[in-house]
Amino acid sequence: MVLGRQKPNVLVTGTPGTGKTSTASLLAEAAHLRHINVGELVKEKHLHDGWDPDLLCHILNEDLLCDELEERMKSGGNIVDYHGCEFFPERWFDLVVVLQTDNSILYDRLMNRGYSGQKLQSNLECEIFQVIREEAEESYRRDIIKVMPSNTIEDMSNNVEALKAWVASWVAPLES
Ligand SMILES: Nc1ncnc2c1ncn2[C@@H]1O[C@H](COP(=O)(O)OP(=O)(O)OP(=O)(O)O)[C@@H](O)[C@H]1O
Repeated sequence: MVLGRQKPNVLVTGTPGTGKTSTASLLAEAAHLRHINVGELVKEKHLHDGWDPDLLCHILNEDLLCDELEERMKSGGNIVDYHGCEFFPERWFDLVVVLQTDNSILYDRLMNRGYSGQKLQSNLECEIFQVIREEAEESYRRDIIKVMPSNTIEDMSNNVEALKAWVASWVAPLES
C-alpha cells in the first residue's frame, strides 16, 4: 500500500447527535489535526443534489465530496466528521471512530435541536439498529475501528484523551 502521509487521518462517525462535531473539534485542537465537518463543507461548496423535503437535509453528492477531499486526505492530519462512512475510500483512514449514545439521551439531544416526526424517528432507529456501526464494520478493517460511548461529558473527555494518545503514538505505515 502506498500512503505517504506523515499524520493519520481519522474518521469520526455515528448517528446525528452522538457528538461527532463536539468530539472532533476537541480532538483537532488537542492533537493538532484539521477538523473537516462534512455537513458544513457540503453546504459551503454545494456538494449536493438539492434538498430532501422529507428528511430536511441536503442530498449528498458522494462523488463531488470525495473529489473535494482527495487532495486533503493525501497529506494526512485530518479528522473527518460525518454520519455515514461506506462511500469514502477505505485507503483514506487510519482510524474509524464510531460514537454511540443511549437512546433516551439521544432522544433528548435531538428534541433539543428541534427534530421531530420522520427525521427524529429515522435517526433514533439508526442508533437502535446500530446502522452506522454495521456500515463501518462492512467498510473498514475491524482493527482500525473504535466504538466509543458518548453519553456524558466525561465520556467525551475520556474519548478525546484516548484518541489524542492514539494520534501521538501513530507511526506511518511503511510504503511498499
Ligand atoms: N458525550 C456527550 N455528552 C454530553 N453532551 C453531548 C455529548 N456529545 C454531544 N453532546 C451534545 O449533543 C449535541 C449534539 O452534539 P454534536 O453536534 O457534536 O453531534 P453530531 O453527532 O456532530 O451531530 P450531527 O451529525 O447532526 O452534526 C450538542 O448539544 C452537544 O453539546
